[in-house]
Amino acid sequence: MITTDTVCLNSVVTRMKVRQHVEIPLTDQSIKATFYTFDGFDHTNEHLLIEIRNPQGEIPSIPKLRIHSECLTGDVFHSRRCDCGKQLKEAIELTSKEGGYIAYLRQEGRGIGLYNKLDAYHLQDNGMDTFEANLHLGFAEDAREFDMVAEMLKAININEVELITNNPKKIKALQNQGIKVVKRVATTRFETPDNFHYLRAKEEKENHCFGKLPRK
Ligand SMILES: Nc1nc2c(ncn2[C@@H]2O[C@H](COP(=O)(O)OP(=O)(O)OP(=O)(O)O)[C@@H](O)[C@H]2O)c(=O)[nH]1
Ligand SMILES: [Zn+2]
Repeated sequence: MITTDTVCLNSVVTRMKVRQHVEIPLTDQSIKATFYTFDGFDHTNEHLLIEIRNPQGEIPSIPKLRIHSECLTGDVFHSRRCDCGKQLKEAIELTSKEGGYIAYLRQEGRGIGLYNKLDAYHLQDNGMDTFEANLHLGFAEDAREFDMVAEMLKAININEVELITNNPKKIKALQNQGIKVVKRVATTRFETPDNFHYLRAKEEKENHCFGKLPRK
């Protein structure tokens, strides 16, 4: 059984509560992760910082960081409509080799929630792209925030990272909040016939840097 500890790490950010949980073995017994959960932000969602040590049991002075927004359909049920599940697996594998963190943000569906994401999928099945569908539903194209990641990192004394992403907004958000992004590490573009249009929209509208996709 997983028990939870309630060690209060520090009070660098006073409006935020930080709790460190006991170590939890992930999919492979050799990968052990320490879960920090954070609440007390302006919104009610509880965000996670998952610390994954390298085989030597260390976190390097400049750790890898993946900022991953929740995707129930992709992360848990391995949906082929997006690339989230595979990117999460890749991030766990990379951090377990080199040592680092996954910031797992509870902002499902790019911040609009699961119910609305499913509505957006319906609109996409009828011809809109992922961003047009959000706008049609009355939301921003991308309703996520990333500033809290900087606060979470500072709370455990991390000020420099190598960021695993293709999304330039994440780099800017961290840098604007005083976290130095020493290097960007690309995430793999896990293309399937079902996510081709989704990936293309990310590249064309949000400048995700994974090179030009072939036209269908
Ligand atoms: N609203 C909406 N959200 C989606 C859709 N498909 C995936 N998502 C959500 O998008 C988020 C992942 O964002 P992405 O745009 O795929 O990638 P990213 O995190 O910005 O960029 P990378 O760091 O390069 O992976 C998760 O919260 C998913 O639940 C969609 O069609 N509509
Ligand atoms: Zn997804």
